[in-house]
Formats: sequence, structure tokens, C-alpha cells
Amino acid sequence: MKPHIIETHGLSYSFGKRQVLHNLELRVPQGTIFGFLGPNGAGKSTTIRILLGLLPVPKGQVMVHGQDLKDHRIDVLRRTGTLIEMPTLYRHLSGYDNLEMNRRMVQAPKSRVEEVLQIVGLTQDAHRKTKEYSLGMSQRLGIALALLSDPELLILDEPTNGLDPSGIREVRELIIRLNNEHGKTIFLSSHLLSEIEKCATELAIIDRGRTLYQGSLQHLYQGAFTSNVLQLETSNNSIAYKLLADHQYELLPQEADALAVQVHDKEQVALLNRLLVDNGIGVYRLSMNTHNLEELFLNMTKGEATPSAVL
Ligand SMILES: Nc1ncnc2c1ncn2[C@@H]1O[C@H](COP(=O)(O)OP(=O)(O)OP(=O)(O)O)[C@@H](O)[C@H]1O
Repeated sequence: MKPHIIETHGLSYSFGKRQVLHNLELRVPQGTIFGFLGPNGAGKSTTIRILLGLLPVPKGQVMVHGQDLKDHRIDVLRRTGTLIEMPTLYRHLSGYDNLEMNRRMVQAPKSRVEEVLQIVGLTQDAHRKTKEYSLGMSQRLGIALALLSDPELLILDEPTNGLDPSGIREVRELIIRLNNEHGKTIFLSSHLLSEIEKCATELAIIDRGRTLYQGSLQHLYQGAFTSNVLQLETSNNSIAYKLLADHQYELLPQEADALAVQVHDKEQVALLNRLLVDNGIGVYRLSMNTHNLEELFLNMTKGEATPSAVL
């Protein structure tokens, strides 16, 4: 099993009397793109501010890079790059000069500026003033700034917010490249579920400060499969109904000219098909609606999650 680059234990947080995080148990495996999803007000930014040492940890423990944030804040931050929404840039300066100013602050070698420009694909535009940059280019420069100290972990809070489709694609492709080619672990908070779906392999879904799901995207889909209903049309639905009922399939109220059966995994679909065919029943249609992450997320945050989907 991969070590966890971020681990929280019983993390709770209150603003005054208002508790906004309730015993969060995050486990972010090293080397992943980890999606951190939640509707507005779920507690994503609060969690990120805690991970970056910007808010105290009043209750619980936060381990980053295997170190307790409370005792090793400076070292943890040195090894962590961040971009919170839009980067703060000097708009009258070039991308290169913005990087150079920050390079001195983090005491990275001079050659690092060219390296990060290349990584984010801004070498050609390095000497243009950043006020001429598109939003996507500005975001990539923001990521370049976060990369100056060559951190193992990048924490990106809504990095595609406000970008047009091509800007979103640029940033997404960069995130994937940073993970695949440069080995960075990326903790990516976003409300754009379709974005998370396109690049994350692991994720946590939170709502009202509580974890609804944590694990792999694949497992989430398998969890969703448990609530799936298979629809089928056969050459003789009444005989098929009886046969399936005799074999303990969970039949749901019949629809017009189709049967509806609750299934729990793909193998069950194959077995059911074979059972019908072996008994001389023609199978004309087998169909299932699989959810995308957007639907799952909406169901979960409406409180309709299947308990089996929550690890
Ligand atoms: N400084 C603050 N004082 C009081 N309450 C706050 C403060 N900051 C955030 N909150 C509250 O804490 C809860 C979590 O907010 P947070 O910003 O962490 O959520 P979020 O998931 O990042 O939402 P969004 O996607 O809208 O940014 C919300 O109910 C918010 O109103």
C-alpha cells in the first residue's frame, strides 16, 4: 500500500460556536491526483487552510509528509506547493520576473525558473507582461510559482475556477503531466465534478464537514453499481419473471414490456443472461443506467448515498 502524504485524524474545526468540520479522516495516498469534492460550504477551503497551517488545529491531528503539522509546520510547508484559486501576480512584470522574485524568496537555484517555465509550457511567453496573459496562462504561471521549491505535494484549490474551456483543458493537462511525468502528488479541490472525474484516481467527497466517501474512483463506481437496476426484454417476460424469481433475483415492479431486476455486480448480469438463454428464453435487450460522478455526487450530498459506498 502507498504511504499517505496527508493524513488527518479526528479533525474537527469550529468558527466560534459553529462546528464546520466533524472528525475528518482524510487519507491521501502518495503519487495520486486526489480529488477533494464538496458542495459550497462543505468545508473544503477550511480543510485546505488547516493543511497549510493557516488555521490552528484545535482538535485532531494533521500529518503531512509523515510529520505532525503542529510540530513541523515550516518543513511541511517547504515541501508543499499551493495555489489557492487565482495566483497573486505582479501584472506589470513578465512571467519570468514574477518567477525570479519568488525564486529568491524560496532560495531555489537560478536554473529553476527556466525549468518550471518549461514544465508549465510558458517558455515562449516568459518575457511577456503577465497582464497580457490569458486566465489559463496566469493559472499555469501560478502553478509554476508553486513548483519553484520542487515540492512533492501540490495543494490546488479550485484551480480551474473562472477559466474558459480551453483554459480548463490546459490546466487539467498540466495537472496530469505533473503527476505522470514529475511524480507530484496533487490534492485538487474542485466543485467541477467532471474535471475531477477526468483526472483524479482517488477522491474524498465531503458535505457539511463530514466525509461521505473516500477511496478510489473505481470503487465509487462499483459502489454505485449496487444500486443499479437492470432492464430486460425477453421473448416471454412472464416465464422469465417466474424463472428469475425462483432463482432469488430481486425483481422490481414490472414496467410496460420490460422486466426490472436489482443487480449488484456485472457477473450477476452475465449469469442472469445465461439462465434465461439456457431455459429457451430469447433475450432481446439488457440495459443498465450507470451513473456518472456528477449524479453520484448529487445523490450523496442530498443524503441518498448507499451506505456501502462510504468506506
Ligand atoms: N471566517 C469564517 N468565519 C465563520 N464561518 C466561516 C468562515 N469561513 C468559512 N466559514 C463557514 O464554514 C463553512 C465551510 O466553509 P468553507 O469555505 O470551508 O467551505 P467550502 O467547501 O470551501 O465552500 P466553497 O466551495 O463555497 O468555497 C461554511 O459554512 C462557511 O460559511
